[in-house]
Amino acid sequence: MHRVFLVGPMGAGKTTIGKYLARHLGLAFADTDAEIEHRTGADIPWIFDVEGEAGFRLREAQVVEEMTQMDDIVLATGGGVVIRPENRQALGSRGFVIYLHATVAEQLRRTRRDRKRPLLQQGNREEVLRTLMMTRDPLYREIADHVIDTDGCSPRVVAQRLVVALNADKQGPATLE
Ligand SMILES: Nc1ncnc2c1ncn2[C@@H]1O[C@H](COP(=O)(O)OP(=O)(O)O)[C@@H](O)[C@H]1O
Ligand SMILES: O=C(O)C1=C[C@@H](OP(=O)(O)O)[C@@H](O)[C@H](O)C1
Ligand SMILES: [Mg+2]
Repeated sequence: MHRVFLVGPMGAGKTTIGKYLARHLGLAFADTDAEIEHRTGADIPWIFDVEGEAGFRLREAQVVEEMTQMDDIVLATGGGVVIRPENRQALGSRGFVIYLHATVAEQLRRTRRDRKRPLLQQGNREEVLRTLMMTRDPLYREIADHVIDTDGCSPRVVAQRLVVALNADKQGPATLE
């Protein structure tokens, strides 16, 4: 049984790299944000507008509780998934957690034209990303089995390096089996 969970900040490439990684590993791919949208029948900006961030986090926790129990899957999460202790507990104890890291400068470049991430639609985006990174980076590291820097690497290269790291890491195959 294989479970790989991708965590990290907005623009780290969790959704993009997750698809490549799943294909390389021959696993299914899922994304908590896509699942939340599917279940709600509305997109994330709508959920934030109508229910606030609190409503979104409640939906996210429900999806995490269920999806971290699925087998043979690469699961991409949203950047704020680590805020809730119960999410960290579920992710950290049920699968192999990869922290996809990107610097704030790189996150800014990759999310420049984005209109779908409510937290980046107001105020100074760089300031928002910097503050989120400060509070969340220790939480990503707390549950990560492996950390990889994505700056300057294409999604395909990051995914290939992850496959190598998972195979080389003594913890990897054991945890993945
Ligand atoms: N390693 C990378 N190099 C360059 N661009 C990337 C990389 N990973 C993701 N991107 C781009 O950055 C944007 C955000 O990627 P996404 O996968 O949605 O990140 P996340 O799910 O972590 O927020 C997308 O436009 C994607 O094509
Ligand atoms: O960092 C966050 O709090 C969020 C990240 C987003 O996902 P990505 O990290 O995939 O962009 C999405 O879950 C929502 O907009 C909130
Ligand atoms: Mg994503």
